[in-house]
Amino acid sequence: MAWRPFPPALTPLHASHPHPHHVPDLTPPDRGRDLRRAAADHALDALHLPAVAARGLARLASAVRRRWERTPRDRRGPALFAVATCLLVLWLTPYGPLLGAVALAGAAIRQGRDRPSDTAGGEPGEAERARLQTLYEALVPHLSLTDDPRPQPLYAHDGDWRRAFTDFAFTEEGRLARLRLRYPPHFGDGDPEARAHLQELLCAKAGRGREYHFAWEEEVGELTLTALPPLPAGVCAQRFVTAPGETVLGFTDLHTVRRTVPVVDEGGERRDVPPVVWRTGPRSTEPHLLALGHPGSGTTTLLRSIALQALRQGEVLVVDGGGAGEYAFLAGRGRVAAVESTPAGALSALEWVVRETERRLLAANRVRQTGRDAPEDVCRPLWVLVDRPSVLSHLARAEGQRDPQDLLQVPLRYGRAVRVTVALADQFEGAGELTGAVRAYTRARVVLGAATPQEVRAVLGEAPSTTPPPEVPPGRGYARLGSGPVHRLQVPAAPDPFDEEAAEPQRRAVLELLPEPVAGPPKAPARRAVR
Ligand SMILES: Nc1ncnc2c1ncn2[C@@H]1O[C@H](COP(=O)(O)OP(=O)(O)OP(=O)(O)O)[C@@H](O)[C@H]1O
Repeated sequence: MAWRPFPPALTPLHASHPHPHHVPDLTPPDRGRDLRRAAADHALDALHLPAVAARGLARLASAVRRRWERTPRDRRGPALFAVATCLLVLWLTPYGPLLGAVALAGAAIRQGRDRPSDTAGGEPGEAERARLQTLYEALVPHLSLTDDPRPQPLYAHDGDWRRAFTDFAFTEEGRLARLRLRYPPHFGDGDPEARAHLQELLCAKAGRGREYHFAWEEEVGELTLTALPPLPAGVCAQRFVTAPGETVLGFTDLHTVRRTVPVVDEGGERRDVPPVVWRTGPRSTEPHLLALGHPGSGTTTLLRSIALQALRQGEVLVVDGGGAGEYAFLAGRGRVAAVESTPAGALSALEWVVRETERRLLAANRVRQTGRDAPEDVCRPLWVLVDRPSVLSHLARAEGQRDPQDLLQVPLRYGRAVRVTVALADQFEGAGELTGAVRAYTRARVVLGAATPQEVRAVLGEAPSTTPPPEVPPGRGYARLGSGPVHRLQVPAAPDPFDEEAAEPQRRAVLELLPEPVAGPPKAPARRAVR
């Protein structure tokens, strides 16, 4: 698509110099006019440097702002302190302020010069202008009115993208990294379908194969698209640095959480990654969790990862409705209360959980009346992990037994106060079998795998503000804690250590996290089909 020239108001200052190949003027010379032109040229030359410096300062300021926004909140204090120390040292050094001012002016002039590929939202190069123009023209049919009464609508076939796009940035490779655009008041930004349609169009034009975040600002009628880097992958189960009562569900975007945790990735490299941390216990507002996904999306792995972290804090009881022995490696280990996979076993294990929750409640109540501290067996966390409860319910019905999910009501309703936490995982197809108590009391939610935005919204209560990944690796999805934001999520790898098809270092990493066996090592189950 042809690039349209700058409108006169935005023509760069230096473009007003006479063209070197202009047609010679044969009319008699007008001395006064020549003098005026020379004076104007000199004035423009004199203004050029300050203009470049001002542009550079603006670019530096916006780079600092972006850096600040990307800095995790827990690092902002130390960063501010370091900057303030540097400024103080500069101030106390002889000629320091002068040298600082000269360095700043130099940096501003360097930044302010026109660059072929601008990544700071200033003057774009020709390729970038062409991309922006293409994007603008693609938006025109969706954001323009056929008989727009306004003399200069924001979006029109002969319109100018500079009025519509208020900020943009490109990557080193020339791909769009960020775009902030204004949309006209008649656009229905409250209509999810209209939003989704516009987002889809922008994704297609900004380049497929990446994920994008969309931020709608209805008050000012602006939309910001940001290309997201891939989530941290290649992190295996390990001892995460967390406080008591905190569980790392997975990793997310740096700008959406307040902290990072140090991890060692598969290559043995140490790095800091932003975690989605789920807090449980008496103060938690989302003390129980439900994860849903399509088959093979990684919900069992998520429960295993939770179990490995929970074992550091307290006792774990597993009810495996899948029945494929994917938790058998936990059997016989210290602090593992039970691993059950039959309906009868599930019923007796969950009956024990009900009695244990009630015992703890009564004990905690008595202790509160006497004013003493609760004993260890009342405040030690107990984790109840239930995989595929829908299968258990189905089997129990078939055998004419009580639905094991009914027994979850007590720990779900009253467990929080006595540190009894329930985490469930199931497939979307089984979601209809989940009881009202499970739906009502699991306020920490996870969706894994290639779920549609409708499926994500049905589970999390809100659609993600990011587009789906082009390819969904196992353990990729979204998490929402209570009424908080929807986070992109990558669950750490935590394979079944008895699964011979899993990578050896990952299996070893899981085994290293297990407590010592209490009565001899558990026997590996017979080789089972890998699902
Ligand atoms: N976070 C992850 N990182 C790496 N690999 C993963 C991750 N999650 C799952 N996988 C791999 O994907 C495969 C399926 O995982 P998992 O058994 O957890 O899925 P699922 O949702 O429970 O499916 P199903 O219900 O069919 O068992 C396994 O081979 C597992 O190792």
